[in-house]
Amino acid sequence: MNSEVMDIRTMEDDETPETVPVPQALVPHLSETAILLDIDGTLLELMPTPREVWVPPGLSKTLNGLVERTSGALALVSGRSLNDIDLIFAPDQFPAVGGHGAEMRLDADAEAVASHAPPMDKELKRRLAAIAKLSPGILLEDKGYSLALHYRLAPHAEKAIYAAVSLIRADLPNAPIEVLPGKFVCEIKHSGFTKASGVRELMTHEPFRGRRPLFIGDDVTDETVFAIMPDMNGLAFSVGRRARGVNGHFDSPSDVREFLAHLLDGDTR
Ligand SMILES: O=P(O)(O)OC[C@H]1O[C@H](O[C@H]2O[C@H](CO)[C@@H](O)[C@H](O)[C@H]2O)[C@H](O)[C@@H](O)[C@@H]1O
Ligand SMILES: [Mg+2]
Repeated sequence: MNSEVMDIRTMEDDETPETVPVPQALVPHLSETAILLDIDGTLLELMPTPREVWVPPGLSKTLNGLVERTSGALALVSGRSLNDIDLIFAPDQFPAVGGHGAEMRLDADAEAVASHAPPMDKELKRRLAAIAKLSPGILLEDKGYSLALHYRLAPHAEKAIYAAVSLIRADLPNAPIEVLPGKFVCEIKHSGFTKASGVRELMTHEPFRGRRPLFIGDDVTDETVFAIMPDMNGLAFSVGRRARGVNGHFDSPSDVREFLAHLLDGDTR
């Protein structure tokens, strides 16, 4: 084991954080582990707009190494669409749960998409999209099955956006939709799926089935996955803040990347 393994703080005590050498607990078990990783704010630094994210040097090598060492049991678990995920990580294509559980792909074969949510009702999407006109700087992200209103460049518009979404929802009390708040983003999605439902489904398929999941995420939507990790004897880590029910947390995406590189370096099997 590498003696310089990275320490992360546990959630036990806010005031006097205990440090734990994470690889000591995990490295010997990569052959039994499924590595599940959120993207924005976890693997990659947050940027002013969704298109500006970039994959830092070395991450592709680390992820591909972990794919090999886990016999393929590494997946990205993201709010982004599968299409977007592939553009960001091109030419790599990893197994992935996309759109907060709306889509799932088990392997790099594009034909192997195991599930896909139905498209959002056109009229509903049209009404929601019109909210972007409330202020310059509000960006629309259309994922087909859901719509995200980004206001990182127009933070003053937050209340107006949520109020407008509420009015539309009040007109459609029976529509199977829900509002998912994220980091400077308000996403309106089908209520029938979550990141947790996607991860549960993923974990029933080879090569994930029977492995111990290790999930790292940073946002509200990731809390659904933190909550189900104990059911699978899994491990949960948050990024940037202490989240409820996690085993530990990282300060930043660069710490996560360093941890993953150490996992690979330290694995001897
Ligand atoms: O589940 P994730 O992989 O973390 O994806 C969550 C959302 O990430 C993207 O938006 C966020 O990141 C952008 C780039 O850093 C940032 O500009 C934006 O403010 C963030 O909300 C993505 O655009 C969304 O579709 C994802 O749901
Ligand atoms: Mg995230």
